Amino acid sequence: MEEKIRTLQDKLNRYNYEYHVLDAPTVPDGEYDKMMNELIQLETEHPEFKTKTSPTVRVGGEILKGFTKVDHDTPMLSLGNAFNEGDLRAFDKRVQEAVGRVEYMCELKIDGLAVSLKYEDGLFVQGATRGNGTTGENITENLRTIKAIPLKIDEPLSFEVRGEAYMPKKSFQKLNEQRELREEALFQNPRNAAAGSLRQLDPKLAAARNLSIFLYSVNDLTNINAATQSEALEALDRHGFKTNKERRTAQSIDEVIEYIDYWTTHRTELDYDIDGIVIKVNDLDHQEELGFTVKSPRWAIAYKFPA
Ligand SMILES: COc1nc2nc(N)nc(N)c2nc1C
Repeated sequence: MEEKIRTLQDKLNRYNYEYHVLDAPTVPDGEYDKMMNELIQLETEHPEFKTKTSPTVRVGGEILKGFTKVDHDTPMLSLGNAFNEGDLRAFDKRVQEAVGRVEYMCELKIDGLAVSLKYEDGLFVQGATRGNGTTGENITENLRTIKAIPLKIDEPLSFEVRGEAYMPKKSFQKLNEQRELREEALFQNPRNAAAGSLRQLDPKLAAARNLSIFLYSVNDLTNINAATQSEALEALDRHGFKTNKERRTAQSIDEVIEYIDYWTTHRTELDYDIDGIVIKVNDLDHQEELGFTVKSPRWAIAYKFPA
């Protein structure tokens, strides 16, 4: 019986990965639902085989009394902002003065909630909000319900990944339609809806909100041995994390500006909100050389779209 349950758990975790990370399901929803119901039934009959990495945790567990606090191993910093071409060229000038010509990595800035995910020996063990940058709230149980977050990864690695949890536009529209029918206050935008969903105490509610996530950094590069942000993101992909595919390297600030111009007009075609573009020096040694100000990396800047 244990074998049957373990096989179902692994299969359904795989199906979640294909559907929510690769956006390429290999089984029809009906078959997935049937297998999930079978697993829920079997785990109810044999609770000794229900583990923290079983896909049945995605439906959410007990209501929490409150959130405990989490001190981040390294501060979750904010990004310096750029609002126009002049700001971008000034950033490029500062970078070049310090480390010479560099390659940039351009990433969409998802309008969601910054979160940190900790893995120990390959298991998802803790998730937290950014909070004040030093201390956040432990929202592990809510994050466990996000199907794009792997509950266990392919190797027994221990590291922390950071990214942006968000609510797809379609889920936001559906949620507000439901709230309208129930004459409840509407969420102003997907960002507030995602933050609201993750910062309430009932994981079953979070599970019902169809949240997703894009990861953009990993803190223990020794496990990942990446030399650039590009390679770090490719390593995240390999380990089963969802990263944003619209990222592009740029050989000059002019190419960065072209990328920004493109997304300024095309962002409405995305099925999630973005509030800007994050530009990073791609080479990690250059990032090291540039370092940080008291609150932001010197090797990155966030171009913000006009509100
Ligand atoms: C290196 O620090 C960061 N990198 C980021 N990257 C993306 N794509 N989006 C963000 N919001 C973001 N935020 C921070 C603080």
